[in-house]
Amino acid sequence: MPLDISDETTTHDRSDFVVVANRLPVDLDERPDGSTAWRRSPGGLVTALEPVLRSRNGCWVGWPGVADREIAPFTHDGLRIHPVRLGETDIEGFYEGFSNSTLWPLYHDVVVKPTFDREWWTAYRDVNRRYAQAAAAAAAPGATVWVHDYQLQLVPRMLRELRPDVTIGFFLHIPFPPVELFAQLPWRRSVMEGMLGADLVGFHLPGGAENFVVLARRLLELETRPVTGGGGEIRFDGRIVRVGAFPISIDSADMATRARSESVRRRAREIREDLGNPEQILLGVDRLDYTKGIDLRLDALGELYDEGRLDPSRTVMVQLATPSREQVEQYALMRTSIETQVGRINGDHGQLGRPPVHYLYQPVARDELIALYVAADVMLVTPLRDGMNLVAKEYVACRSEHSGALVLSEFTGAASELEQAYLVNPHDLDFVKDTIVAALEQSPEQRRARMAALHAQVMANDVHHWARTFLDTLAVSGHATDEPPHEIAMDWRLPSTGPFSPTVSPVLDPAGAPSVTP
Ligand SMILES: Nc1ncnc2c1ncn2[C@@H]1O[C@H](COP(=O)(O)OP(=O)(O)O)[C@@H](O)[C@H]1O
Ligand SMILES: O=P(O)(O)OC[C@H]1O[C@H](O[C@H]2O[C@H](CO)[C@@H](O)[C@H](O)[C@H]2O)[C@H](O)[C@@H](O)[C@@H]1O
Repeated sequence: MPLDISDETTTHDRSDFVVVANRLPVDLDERPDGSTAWRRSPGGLVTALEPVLRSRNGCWVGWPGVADREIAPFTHDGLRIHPVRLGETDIEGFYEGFSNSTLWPLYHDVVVKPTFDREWWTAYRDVNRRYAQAAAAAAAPGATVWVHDYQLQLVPRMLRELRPDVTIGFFLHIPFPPVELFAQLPWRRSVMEGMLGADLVGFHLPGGAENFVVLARRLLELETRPVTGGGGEIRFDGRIVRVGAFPISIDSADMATRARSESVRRRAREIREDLGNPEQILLGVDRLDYTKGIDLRLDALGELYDEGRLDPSRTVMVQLATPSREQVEQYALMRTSIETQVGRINGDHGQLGRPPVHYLYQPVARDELIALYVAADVMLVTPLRDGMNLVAKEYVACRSEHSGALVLSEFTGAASELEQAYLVNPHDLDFVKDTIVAALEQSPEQRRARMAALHAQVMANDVHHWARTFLDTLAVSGHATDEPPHEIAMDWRLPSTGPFSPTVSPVLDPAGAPSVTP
């Protein structure tokens, strides 16, 4: 039943632009002494959306990261925040259970086996309803509400029932799987219908958008049609739902400016000294997640040291891992196994005070992270599957002087755009090893040519461009089926391929002209 929004006493608190995501941009940190503080939430969704919300003066509906806290709407660092309360059992069933032990592995190519649990599904539905109600309460009449990610796929339809007056966008930040995988989900129809409550459904890559349209046609037997410029349209419930690809990005200019600052440059030099002035520094930065391929890159590094192809006194690695989803068993197992790998490499190849792998299991401050990007000679991004991977783009944005090299998995969304990276299949260990060596040994001309192309790509396609493109498309989406569907040419250079690199890797010659090497 539609919500009555005529209450004059509350309408002044409502926003014309509402972001709804599982997490708020800040988590409540409850310290052992009983004091509390807000700190930045983990993950790329927050990295991307925080500057967008700031520039559009909207409000953010989400969970403060702790159980059972009833927190009234407030403003933090200029952002308007509407917290949603989750209890311990909600967190178990909705967040750790259905979101991160069912959907996350299913959508990431079943890298680990998804669990299908009927109680988790009930929790997912109930919590989605709570988010829909919170969004309905936060939105001004006729507002634009932008719902995010796999945790909230039922919200668009639930919100439309409560607030038929608002325009609803939905964006999925992780890969949307092919029919054969999605069809395993016992609640597949409800999930599809939930997302179809939006006026525009967005994915990082055209492949995800295509999978969604194919499912709408084959599973729900809906009428669909392709649209000029990519994506498609689906007739559902007396409306036309638009579907498209919008590769997310970062606040590139902000990142580049911070990377050029004297304080960050100084800190980068200190980091190199702290590491014992090695000739070359390899860097990995990830949430500790089994999709990120941290174990694979450590395998590659360990073998390169074992075989004497890399010298541990001259080439060291820094691996930052942000704690993530620690209550989920697979994450705890992964942590133990990565820490065992790091211990073995350091045990075999370290000297007193000189471990070849420097591993931190903690979030670091933004400027410290940027100093690490500036210090690193080669960035290793090797996920088995990743929706986008903003770390790759952050590293590239920090290389204004066109130094450094990016080794990047073909199975990231970022690989579709960052074609001049050293693209690798992370399952092919020998190729990963050869590519790390090639990236370390590249000529200065090669390095400059590749990084110049990558840097230009990331600077030209920033997160504000992403948000503008999505929201402009949303503004002309959503119309009744008796109207002729709009033909919209999207203002975005859509990658022509999926996340896979060609069988040969494109390389720029020293003069900058593209060539192809086997
Ligand atoms: N140890 C860390 N300390 C601080 N920030 C981190 C750390 N590890 C990752 N990040 C940040 O988290 C974000 C990760 O985003 P992304 O690569 O898209 O992957 P995901 O969202 O799956 O974690 C980036 O903005 C990155 O800078
Ligand atoms: O909220 P958490 O459970 O701690 O997880 C953190 C976030 O991880 C995922 O990030 C994804 O979004 C990025 C930006 O689009 C993308 O680059 C990356 O490939 C994705 O994995 C998750 O999708 C978010 O909802 C989480 O907040």
